[in-house]
Amino acid sequence: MSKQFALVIDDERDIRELLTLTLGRMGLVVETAATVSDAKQRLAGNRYALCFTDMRLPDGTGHEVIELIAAQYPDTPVAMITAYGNVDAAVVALKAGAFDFVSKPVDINVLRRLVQTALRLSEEKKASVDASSAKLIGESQPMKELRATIAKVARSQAPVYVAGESGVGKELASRLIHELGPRASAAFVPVNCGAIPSELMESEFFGHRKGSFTGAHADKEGLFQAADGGTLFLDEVAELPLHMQVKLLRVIQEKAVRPIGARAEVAVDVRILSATHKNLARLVDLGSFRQDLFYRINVIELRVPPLRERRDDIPLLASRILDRLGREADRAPARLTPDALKALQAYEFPGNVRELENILERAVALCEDGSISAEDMRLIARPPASASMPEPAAITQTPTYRPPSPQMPAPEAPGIMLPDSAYSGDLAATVAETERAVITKALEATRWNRTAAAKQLGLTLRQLRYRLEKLGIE
Ligand SMILES: Nc1ncnc2c1ncn2[C@@H]1O[C@H](COP(=O)(O)OP(=O)(O)OP(=O)(O)O)[C@@H](O)[C@H]1O
Repeated sequence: MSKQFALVIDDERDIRELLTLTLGRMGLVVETAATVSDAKQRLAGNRYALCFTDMRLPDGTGHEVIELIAAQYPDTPVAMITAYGNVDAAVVALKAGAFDFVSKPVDINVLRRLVQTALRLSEEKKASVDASSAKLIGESQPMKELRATIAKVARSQAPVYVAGESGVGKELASRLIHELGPRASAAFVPVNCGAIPSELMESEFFGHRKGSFTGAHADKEGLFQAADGGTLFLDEVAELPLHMQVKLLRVIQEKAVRPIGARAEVAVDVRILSATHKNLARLVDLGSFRQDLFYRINVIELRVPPLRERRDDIPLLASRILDRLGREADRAPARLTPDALKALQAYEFPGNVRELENILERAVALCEDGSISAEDMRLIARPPASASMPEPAAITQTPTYRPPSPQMPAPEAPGIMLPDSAYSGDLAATVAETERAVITKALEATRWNRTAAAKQLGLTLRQLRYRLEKLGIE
């Protein structure tokens, strides 16, 4: 195999020597530069599998180097060496196009992992979105742009925050980011932050040692360890309680977790992707989401547009969904009549693609001879989108790299009414009874369309499903 070169740009000799030694042991041929102008010369004369740059250099900044590499040598991953605990610098570097960052004093294990990931990235051919596009269906302009952005962000290690309404494909987009990146061979671990009881969260995320609390019968690995080398997808991240937000921030910054009851921290190498249908910036203003964590997870923001903004995708999506339903039932796929397709194309889809899936699943069961009519779909008439669902004000029409400034509408408070029954004295039972009454009412009002009921309740479908299961509602 041909030699792989690394470039270390730092004016501190100790750091240059440490990195030269460590990278040399990993089989890399290391060249060094002490200034921006040295670095420019080196970059012009050689092709590097990986670069490290310090933040402050005698004749310029590390950001200049990152920007230069991003513009002229985009296949070369560059990592920023930052001062310990300097979150801002790390975030700025990632935004400028750095692949990752390493804090001083340099932890050799963290460095080794970073190098391994970077080399996998270098060796990989250009991420082929076309090969994977079947998973994120849609040929509309917004979808094409979304896929192109995904291919781009897949090559970075920066945290990505995926914004968009419920059922729009945020998890699917996140999976694609994972699959097209250098972590594809490791795990993609999705976690619904809204579905983990608050008291179990720490143990779920970081694991625990046997005997560390009542019920800890054996050592347990946390989600971070399960995602080691891969990606942790924090779905419904807005649901994280404040105490977990503090802990999470620390783990992201330190790249290490301490399982409950353990003495030492365990290094973890995890890329964080997160999503919520809520307006996270608004929650920061309201004080229920920490600004520092918001800033840290929202380095790159990706917006998945709602289905009503890409109606051209509806026929293709519907056809693929019907094909899948046919395969699953071992029958020829059902088809839409022209009227049915027209009705779908005029529909608002508050529950987006997931709602389309639900509508078609129900229609397949109701239709005759495999032909779906407009009536079979039982679409619920709604007021126009502008009345029921205000458009996100400052969100651009197309998905793109953007600084963190989402201005989505505030989460609507569901119109909850307490049941008539008096408070029985058992708080848990009363809460469950109230929940059951409210959910049942919403389900009845939407003719048991769970997507629409979830929307009405201000829940995601997953959160609703979790509650239905918990309350034993069928
Ligand atoms: N572009 C698409 N092509 C094919 N299937 C899609 C697309 N977008 C969404 N889906 C499907 O729609 C369903 C919902 O997608 P997903 O779970 O990714 O949405 P989400 O935005 O994460 O939802 P939530 O906000 O409820 O967590 C899934 O079954 C997914 O496979």
